[in-house]
Amino acid sequence: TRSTRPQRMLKAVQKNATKGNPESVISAIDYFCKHSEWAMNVGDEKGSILDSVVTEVNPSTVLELGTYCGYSTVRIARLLSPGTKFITLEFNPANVTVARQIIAHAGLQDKVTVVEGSSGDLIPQMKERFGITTFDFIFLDHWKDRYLPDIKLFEECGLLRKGSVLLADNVICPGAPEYLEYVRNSPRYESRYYPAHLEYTTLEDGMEKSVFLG
Ligand SMILES: O=c1[nH]cnc2c(O)cc(-c3ccc(F)cc3)cc12
Ligand SMILES: [Mg+2]
Repeated sequence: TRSTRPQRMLKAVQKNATKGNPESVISAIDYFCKHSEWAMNVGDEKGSILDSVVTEVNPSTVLELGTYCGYSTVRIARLLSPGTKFITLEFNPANVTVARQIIAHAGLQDKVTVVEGSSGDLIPQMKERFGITTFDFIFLDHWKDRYLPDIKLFEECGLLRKGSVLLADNVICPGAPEYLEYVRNSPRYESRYYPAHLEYTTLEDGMEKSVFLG
């Protein structure tokens, strides 16, 4: 039967990237998406914004919503200090299988835990299952309609502390208008928009960085 796009992406990584070299895995995926098949990785332009925010925050605890094939997982994990607790959630089991192999090809399998399930089910389990108190950095890159309910879930579950940073992909394309309205109008967040483009295209997109004020 026909392979899937994530499976073809994995093959491209295994063929073109050097094992244990995260930069080569990132480059191989970007090359595949630019020259073979578009895929919804955060990409190199928005990926650089992600890199700069992760570096600035230098988090001890990280949560990613939406692993997909592990591209942003590799981008984040390669920047983390030893001992950082990094969890990534993915709803689609086939994506989990591909992501784990791409993360392993980068040699970063010991830096991150890939958990299969829905964010709505798993976020309330973070404290008990993973010994998390609060998250220093959260990357929202799953499904636009879950951004708002999930940020409210973080608040309700006491998973944010003064200074926690949330970075959301795709706030323009596909768009998360209700999330933007919430974080930009809530007195509990300081929000800033980073203009960019939809990965591997010239279409407008951007990322919203929101700091929880407690
Ligand atoms: O569903 C998405 N989850 C996470 N990130 C995404 C992402 O970066 C882009 C898109 C996307 C954007 C335009 C389009 F025509 C088709 C899909 C979807 C997701
Ligand atoms: Mg995205």
